Amino acid sequence: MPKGDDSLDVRRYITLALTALQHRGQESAGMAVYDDHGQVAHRVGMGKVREVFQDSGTSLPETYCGIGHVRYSTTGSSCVENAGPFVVGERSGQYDTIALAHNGNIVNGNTLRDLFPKETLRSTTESEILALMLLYAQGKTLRERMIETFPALRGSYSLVILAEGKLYAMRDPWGMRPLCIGRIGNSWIATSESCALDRMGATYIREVEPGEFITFDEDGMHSELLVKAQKTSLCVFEHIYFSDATSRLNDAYIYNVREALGRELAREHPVDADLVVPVPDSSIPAALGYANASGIAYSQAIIKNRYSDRTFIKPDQRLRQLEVDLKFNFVQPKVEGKRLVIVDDSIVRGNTMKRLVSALRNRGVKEIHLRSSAPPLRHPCYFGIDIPQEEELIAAGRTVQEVADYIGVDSLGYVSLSGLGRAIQTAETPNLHPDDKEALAFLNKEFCYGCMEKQGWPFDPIAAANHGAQPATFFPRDTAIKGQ
Ligand SMILES: O=P(O)(O)OC[C@H]1O[C@H](OP(=O)(O)OP(=O)(O)O)[C@H](O)[C@@H]1O
Ligand SMILES: NC(=O)CC[C@H](N)C(=O)O
Ligand code: SF4
Ligand SMILES: [Mg+2]
Repeated sequence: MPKGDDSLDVRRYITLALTALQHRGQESAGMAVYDDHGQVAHRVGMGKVREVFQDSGTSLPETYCGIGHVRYSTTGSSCVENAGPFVVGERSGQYDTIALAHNGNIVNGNTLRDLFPKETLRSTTESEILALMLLYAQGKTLRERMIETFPALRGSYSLVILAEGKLYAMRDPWGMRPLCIGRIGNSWIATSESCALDRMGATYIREVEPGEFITFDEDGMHSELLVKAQKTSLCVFEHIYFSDATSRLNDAYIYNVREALGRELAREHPVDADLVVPVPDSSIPAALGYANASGIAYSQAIIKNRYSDRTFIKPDQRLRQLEVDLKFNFVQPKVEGKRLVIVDDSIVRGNTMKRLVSALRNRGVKEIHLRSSAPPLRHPCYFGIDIPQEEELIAAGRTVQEVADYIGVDSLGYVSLSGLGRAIQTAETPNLHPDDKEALAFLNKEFCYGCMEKQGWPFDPIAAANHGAQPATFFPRDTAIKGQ
């Protein structure tokens, strides 16, 4: 989302950035830009960035500033009406148009939905509700409207917004979803992950702080800390699985964290075996870490079909299972008669493991020792990752041995919570040697890990779901509805 440099074709840069972020959402892609007159033009479509923006966005007007979004649905179904960015207020006249791209999940979205008459809503996402709240809040500037809006919000939101001819970025008070800033020439960029900056040839500057509100205009970047929660709660699953291995979060590179997780796993759950094998893609650095620490040879005995998608972020169970079936192939001599340590970053519904274990058994594997670089996932996520209700979670209500028996492996080991904390802490500061207590305290101070242990949530999401807002704060209802 560059701004301020005429030599850049912003539309092409946004397309590049969205391609780099494709692993965060595969369902739809969209872009919104200012045209010559300061009006917002936008286009969204179902599918991958390559499919939606075959023309690199050049059917949209040339522009100095724009935003883009790839969607992984966590609220509302996977359909074009729910594709971001959301543009609201185009027809209002008395309100500025707002275009908003949202990563996260507003826990009380359904309660806030009641602020708006059904017929005024075009989608079933809370991202649209958020855009409408900003549109109708009473303040004159977007900054004032944000100050009125955010106290009503419970949940995760990393936002980029077009309004008043400017670009804005904001991160929720807990910093649950990532958002960082970069520069290219005289232009500024705010993006979910630094891998998008790399793809654009931009320089990483820093993270947007939790609760920070940033304005980018012709005078540059202006930052303001609007709010700060008692503690930070960055989603630890970003480190484990969600983010790209080349990205950095604060001072830690994701790749290094995953490698350190593999070393922790080797220390906590050693085993005699012939080969260490990753479940591609996301667990590759962890498997390398395990192999290096254990001295067992590393092998890519399981090969991912290069055209297959991420399976976990597919919107329904049938699609997830179909994709797993298409995803893997095997190098027979590396499997047959071998004792394998299979490393995956996480075991959620068990779709991947159930299919993989039976495929490996069919190919004559001797022993399967499964190692997970996430601790057992026993609770749902309400904050933007589709970790479902407990009934669907393979580790919920089962002991580790019961999970091992259920999946059909010879042994199973999960990294501990303290091992997880230590892996991140030592990737950030390599000369630290935190003990278990210090590593747990670090995890608890900096991260959300609520899907692993309920006390890891920043607040109780079930209670927060009912948190409401004063309708009067957001709009004089009659005017707003007429306007829209
Ligand atoms: O237990 P499950 O419900 O199957 O979910 C966990 C699996 O899904 C993810 O991989 P995914 O295929 O999404 O992407 P990847 O190629 O980046 O590893 C994750 O890395 C695990 O392999
Ligand atoms: N992955 C996301 O950030 C999803 C945003 C929003 N909750 C949606 O479902 O569209
Ligand atoms: S509950 Fe788990 S997946 Fe959800 S935000 Fe917290 S750590 Fe991330
Ligand atoms: Mg995987």
